[in-house]
Amino acid sequence: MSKEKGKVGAIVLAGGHGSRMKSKIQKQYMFVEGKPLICHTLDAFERSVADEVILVTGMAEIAAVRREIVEVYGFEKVKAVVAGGAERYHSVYAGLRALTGCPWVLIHDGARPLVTKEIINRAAECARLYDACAVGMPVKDTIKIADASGYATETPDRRLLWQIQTPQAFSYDLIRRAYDEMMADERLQRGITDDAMVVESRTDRRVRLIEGSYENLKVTTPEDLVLASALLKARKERNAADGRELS
Ligand SMILES: Nc1ccn([C@@H]2O[C@H](COP(=O)(O)OP(=O)(O)OP(=O)(O)O)[C@@H](O)[C@H]2O)c(=O)n1
Ligand SMILES: C[C@](O)(CO)[C@H](O)COP(=O)(O)O
Repeated sequence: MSKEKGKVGAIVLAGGHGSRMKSKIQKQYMFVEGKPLICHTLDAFERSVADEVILVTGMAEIAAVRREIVEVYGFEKVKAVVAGGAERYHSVYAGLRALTGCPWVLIHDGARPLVTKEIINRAAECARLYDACAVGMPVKDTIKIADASGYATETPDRRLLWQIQTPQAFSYDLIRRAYDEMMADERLQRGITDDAMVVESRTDRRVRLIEGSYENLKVTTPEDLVLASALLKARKERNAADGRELS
């Protein structure tokens, strides 16, 4: 089969500690709209073009996640639950090493439960066209660069600024090569906050940006949980009124 038509793998990250959420239960396992937050995320991947999913969690949670998330909620596309690492990029790398036979890969924060199958499918399509793609939205606020003392030093042109989300989608060979190079040298890992940055810094490929949705927020701090619950509820009600399935 040609690479263009080959399988799409997804790495869903749920290996973080959620320190900014300041809760006893890790945010990805907190109940939101009737089920653990991570289940909303996995639901979208089950309905999407992704052929298989590698779920990355903390080492200590692997058995419970297999039993209480994958089996109980019947996620058929989840092919493996693997242990992540200390930083997000360690977890992505664990996912990349576990994924085989997929020339295309989607990388997604489990903590973005409002992702839809449409966004996932568009990201995968974009990767097939451009090899590297990140979902985001144009920023709505004015952004300032500040110095260490808290004084504004610059106001970048807002028309050029995007807030970046996930999924981010890539040719497997490209992202794997970029990660292999970065993981071989700790100095190259400093300041890495997304996967597009790894491609930008380690290859000469450009990352194509496409619009996701302002709803596709990352649940990071307690107020995000309130917003995510309200948005998931509203979506459920909208879909029920339209007689549609969730997207
Ligand atoms: N070592 C890590 C760190 C993060 N993540 C995952 O990457 C996503 C984005 O990270 P973030 O929201 O910042 O999660 P946490 O690292 O859990 O949060 P915090 O930074 O507040 O501790 C989340 O789905 C998180 O579970 C991961 O798999 N492994
Ligand atoms: C990848 C990401 O979601 C893009 O916005 C984000 O950078 C991850 O954030 P983290 O807090 O550094 O894990």
